[in-house]
Amino acid sequence: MALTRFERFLASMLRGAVGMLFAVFQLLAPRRGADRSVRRLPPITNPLLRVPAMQLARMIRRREVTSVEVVQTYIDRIQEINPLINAMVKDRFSLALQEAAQVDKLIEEETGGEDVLEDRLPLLGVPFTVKEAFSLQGMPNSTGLVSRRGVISATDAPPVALLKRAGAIPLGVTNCSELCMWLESHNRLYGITNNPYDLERIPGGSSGGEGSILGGGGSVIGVGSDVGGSIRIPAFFNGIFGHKPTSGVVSNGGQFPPPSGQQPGFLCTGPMCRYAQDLLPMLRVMGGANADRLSLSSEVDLKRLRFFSVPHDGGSPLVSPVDQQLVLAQRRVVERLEADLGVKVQQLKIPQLKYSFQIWSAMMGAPGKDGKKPTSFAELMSDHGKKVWPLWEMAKWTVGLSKHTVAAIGLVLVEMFQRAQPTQFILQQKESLQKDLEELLGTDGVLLYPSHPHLAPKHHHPLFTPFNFSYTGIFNILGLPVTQCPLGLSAEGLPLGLQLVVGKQQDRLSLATAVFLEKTFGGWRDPGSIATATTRLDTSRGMSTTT
Ligand SMILES: CCCCCCCC/C=C\CCCCCCCC(N)=O
Repeated sequence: MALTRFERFLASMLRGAVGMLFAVFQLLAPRRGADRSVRRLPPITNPLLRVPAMQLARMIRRREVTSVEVVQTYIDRIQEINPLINAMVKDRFSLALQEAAQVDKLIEEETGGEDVLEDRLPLLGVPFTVKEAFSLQGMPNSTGLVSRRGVISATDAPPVALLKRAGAIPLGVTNCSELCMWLESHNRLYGITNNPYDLERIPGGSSGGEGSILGGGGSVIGVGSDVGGSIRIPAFFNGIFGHKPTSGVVSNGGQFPPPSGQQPGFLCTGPMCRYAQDLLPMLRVMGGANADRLSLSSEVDLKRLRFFSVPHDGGSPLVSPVDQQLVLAQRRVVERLEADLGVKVQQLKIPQLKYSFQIWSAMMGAPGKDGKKPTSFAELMSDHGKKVWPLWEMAKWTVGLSKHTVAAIGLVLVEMFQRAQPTQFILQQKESLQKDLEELLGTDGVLLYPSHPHLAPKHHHPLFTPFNFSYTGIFNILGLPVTQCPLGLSAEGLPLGLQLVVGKQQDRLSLATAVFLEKTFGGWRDPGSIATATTRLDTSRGMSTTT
């Protein structure tokens, strides 16, 4: 659907205003905390850090390596990189080492053989990380709110408990955006998290600590949640895999803030990991009995699937145009699917996608079936019942006295102008998009769609492009499963990627496609070993910095 004259005018006004605001903001904004003279992560040297989780579990069961060795290797890597990325906000290293020693003892004493252990404890001895917004017994659960400082989880969130029951060992919790509602993982409790591929850039949000620690090689599997892209955006910006499952399969229990209104249908908890082959077994564990609905054991024949490619949202004036490098990456995927699988990928335009942001925002604010409105952002932010006054808070922010981030204060302001009910027009767009996509995808369709219009932006940049997350958010409202898949690196050494969208309960199709694309495009890359054009130049002069 072509843009109207008014929309084109609106878009250019918005872009001009955004450019000016960004320049002013750069002068006021907090800087990244880490040593600014260090510009890249050290390369991975221990080969254990390059082994997928399920393979690590097999090696531990077969006593080819001990769980203590694996856990210690990850602890060493986290200690090496965390001062640069600020991704893990609280560790439990000594407990993890004790638990690993118990695992090694259990394996020593097991007489039933490897199969028994694999069946009962598929992730035995493998370390994992958890977004701080989830309860993990003994760990903080503040979701970046200063007023929740000191909240310590007494129990485990259900998906965390299931991973532990499968034998996995938590290493600690990772940073997120304030109240999990922004694209940057920044809050006044833990500070700002950096992207491992470029420390001046954002790791995404809200599960950005997970994205960054995984991308940096400090974790192999992790737990994230997503109500607008919070698994997929960090997975994209940090060059890893992430899966937003079919709604309702993985429990959303034990996370703060709890969803309200219609949000329980939109929020999804899911796996994030460096290797595509780990997504499916993680989902099987995290879904518990509900995972049976997904027929995850059924074989997927990629040659029999129908693939569709949608290059952009049709031109929403609120959203940036898709970066040319991402357009090309998607085209390369189409070429490889056609050449290697012999399928014909159909190019499509889906006009309703242009209203993605309006649909997401209207549905997130809509009352639930009981007629109750969702808990407001202002209420969630209130400090022990003390209301947040956004304009006063903004004034305090400019002089560094607010306990909140500018994004969270801005969201309270925006909320004040939100309608109580979605308009008929937006509801119609949502219904027709739902119907069209469900018919299109059926039980054998895979849709290729950009993950985000930009590559990982510089810190604070999303404040000036706040609607770009609607490329991911729309699929939360539609309840469709989506796998985020890395596709190599851009000219400046930043991760490229793509969303793979499938029909409800057809998660195995996007997971299998991700495994194929990992083989074809190389999957996750060690950010410490990337030589960009400028790095190579500098190295030839005896330097090794990336510019
Ligand atoms: C000061 C600038 C504030 C401008 C606010 C503009 C309104 C944009 C609305 C919502 C942004 C939400 C971003 C959601 C990111 C992912 C959320 C998630 N947990 O999945």
